Amino acid sequence: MLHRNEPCPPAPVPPQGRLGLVDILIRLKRNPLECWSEDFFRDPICKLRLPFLDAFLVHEPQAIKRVLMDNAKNYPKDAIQRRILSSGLADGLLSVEGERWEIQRRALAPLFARRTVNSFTRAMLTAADELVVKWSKLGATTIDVAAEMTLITLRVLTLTIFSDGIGGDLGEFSSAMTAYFDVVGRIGALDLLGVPTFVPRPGHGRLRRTMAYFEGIIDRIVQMRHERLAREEAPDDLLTLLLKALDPSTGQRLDSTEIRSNILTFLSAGHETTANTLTWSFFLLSQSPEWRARVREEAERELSSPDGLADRLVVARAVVEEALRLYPPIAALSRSALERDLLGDVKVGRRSLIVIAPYVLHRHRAIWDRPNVFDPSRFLPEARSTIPRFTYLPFGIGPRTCIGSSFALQEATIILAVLIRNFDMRLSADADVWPVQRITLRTAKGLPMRISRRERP
Ligand code: HEM
Repeated sequence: MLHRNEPCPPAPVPPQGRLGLVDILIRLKRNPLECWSEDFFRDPICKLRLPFLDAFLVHEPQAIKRVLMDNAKNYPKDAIQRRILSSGLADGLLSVEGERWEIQRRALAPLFARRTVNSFTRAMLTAADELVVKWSKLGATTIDVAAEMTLITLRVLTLTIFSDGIGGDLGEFSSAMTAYFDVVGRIGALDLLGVPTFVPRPGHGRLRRTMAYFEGIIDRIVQMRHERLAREEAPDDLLTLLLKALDPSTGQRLDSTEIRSNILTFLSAGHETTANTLTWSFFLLSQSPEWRARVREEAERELSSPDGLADRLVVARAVVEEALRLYPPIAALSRSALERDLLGDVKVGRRSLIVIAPYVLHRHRAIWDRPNVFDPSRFLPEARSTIPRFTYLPFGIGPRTCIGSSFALQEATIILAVLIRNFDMRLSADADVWPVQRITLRTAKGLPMRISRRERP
């Protein structure tokens, strides 16, 4: 049902007709979200002819099931994704294919099992409480909530994955990561024209220094941990599990390059994505006094004990899931067809590019009621179970689904509840909030908010 006057959070207005190649290239550089035409949000499968290949935008649940699940072996990650992931992450779980992927996934699965993730509740609360102390000292002031969220998600990783710390300054590390995403995240003419990935892309010279910085940090972390393992005094965190991880089928361990790539993968995949989810959640709540009050009331009631906390924060979690619907941090997934296939009655040729964009799927007119409206009640427990499969994919689906999804959801839910309970957070009067996609979907100019400590009952 359409309700007049319901405000919609900011998003580019889709162009009515199809864009020409030059227009696509300009928009890809400026903000890939501006490329999605109106028909993509309306039609199940759209075909696009690019200079050297056909692209299919697939937003029909059964076709998505075929690409990402039933026939997933026919649809490995495509050259653009591989190029983006190749700088340092090439041998990590996010990027490898075939047998190496199977071995790594089996070995790494226990690191993110539900019980392990539950055991991180206290670490996540600690990180949130530290931020409460830090913000309380500031008095009533305006801060960039987006920057603060990138720091806290990094802090959570240091408390859970690398409990010895990352051996460097968190702020410096966080800026290096943002710069890294900014360069590798741009999709340009060379990508769309199918120019091989060994041809360097603009700006990639700058990446070398950033990669050397990351490698230095990671090598230090691993060396320190090997020393502690040898002395049998290593902490029981994800890094210890990673260094000891064995594939249960073959008994194989990860080699040192795979370990390094996976550390960088966890740091990058688990950092900006969750930070952006939190940033959008705070923005959306700033626009909705009703949901702010509901999150706060629940937080007052439930935060007194950590046991099973994430499962009890159902309102905070619904807000996080609705933020992930409207602003999915991974806005588009892409694959390449190895062999010909049929998606419904649409013929897909070899080497076709398949794009499944959670950003489009989550706002698809044929799937969602009031698709552009912020309404977390869609994700309250009773309603959530009625959402059809393959229509809500912030974490992907099928064999390559996000290994860190429970970790991320739990972390974002707890941090949101703790901060809303303790602070009044109002959008700054001069804030200019706009979504932009740079590998992850973030706010273009941070999120300036006026915060002040709440008098708690
Ligand atoms: C809100 C936060 C997050 C979002 C939205 C997100 C989203 C995604 C998506 C969409 C994929 C699938 C990509 C594809 O199919 O092409 C993925 C894969 C992955 N994610 Fe996440 N992620 C998040 C948090 C995390 C965290 C916290 C970690 C680890 C600490 C993580 C590690 C990974 C890894 C290793 C993969 C590759 C899995 C595989 O290919 O087997 N992610 N993520």
